[in-house]
Amino acid sequence: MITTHALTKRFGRTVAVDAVDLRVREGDRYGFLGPNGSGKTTLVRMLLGLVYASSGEIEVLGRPMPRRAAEVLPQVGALVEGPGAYAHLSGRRNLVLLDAAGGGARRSRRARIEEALDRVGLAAVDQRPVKAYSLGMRQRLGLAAALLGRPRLLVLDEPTNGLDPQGIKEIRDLLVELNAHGTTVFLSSHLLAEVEQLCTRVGIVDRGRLVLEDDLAVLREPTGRVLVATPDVAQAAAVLDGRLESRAGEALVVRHDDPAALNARLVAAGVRVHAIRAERRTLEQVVLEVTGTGSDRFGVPP
Ligand SMILES: Nc1ncnc2c1ncn2[C@@H]1O[C@H](COP(=O)(O)OP(=O)(O)OP(=O)(O)O)[C@@H](O)[C@H]1O
Repeated sequence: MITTHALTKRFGRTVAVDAVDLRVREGDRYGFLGPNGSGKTTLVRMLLGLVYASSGEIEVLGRPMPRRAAEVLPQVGALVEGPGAYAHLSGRRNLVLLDAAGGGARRSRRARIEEALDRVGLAAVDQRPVKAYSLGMRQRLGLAAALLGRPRLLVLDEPTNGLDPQGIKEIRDLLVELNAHGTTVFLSSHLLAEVEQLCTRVGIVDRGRLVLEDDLAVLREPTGRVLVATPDVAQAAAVLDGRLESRAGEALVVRHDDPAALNARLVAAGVRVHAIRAERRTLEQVVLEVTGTGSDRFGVPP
């Protein structure tokens, strides 16, 4: 759906995007994750033909961008940095103008607009002008605009900016639902938790470079260690016979890849097991490993 090769953008001496090879497949919910200033917005703008690359190649929906933008963009819904809207007009009126500009069939326009407003939770919105909207409402309106053409691909730059936790959850549910019906979702975010909860694939960008790209399921595969909680620590250590990696109070870390078998062995030896599970890395740990810097550079959700 999206492929880039050695994609680079320089602003004077600043290399905002540095030789990025991106691969977004059909059906992905792809999280492009990086701290503020790491080049996410610049990359998203290049994908959409809003900014020219300094060098490198881009394909969106199998076609080179920006050369084939006229064919590609009608199939892409985009929400980039602060949705633009005419502030003195209502949300509906804005969508009418956008839909007309996008060449949507006139007869079905009203239905299309009501469906888009409904999807983003703005169905009950009245005639108030957009300038009276909260930031969250504007963000939803931007998303409704992105959905008007029933796109195959959604490209969203920080789509939950300005939304409260309930609003964030609604947008997440909506994106999962659209994805289940075949829409590929590419979103940029500086929020670890947002990407971890929503995405199936993640690209981590640090100072313009893509430092890791993989499926979340792969990144979160069991580490080969099992976490055990037991009050019978000494007894457990004897049974575990050199496999005990560390302990803190009643929490043990054991080198083992089968929690069920380990549990059976401990219980058979009379060790009480209060909890047991395979260890998996969190996305935060993955980010720490590949960026080598504190995850405090990444935002935490409100
Ligand atoms: N038009 C521009 N002129 C000069 N420098 C720019 C321009 N746009 C972006 N930059 C620089 O490029 C780098 C990447 O910026 P970009 O906005 O793409 O990052 P970002 O990850 O989207 O951050 P944020 O989430 O804060 O928007 C920054 O150092 C920024 O200052």
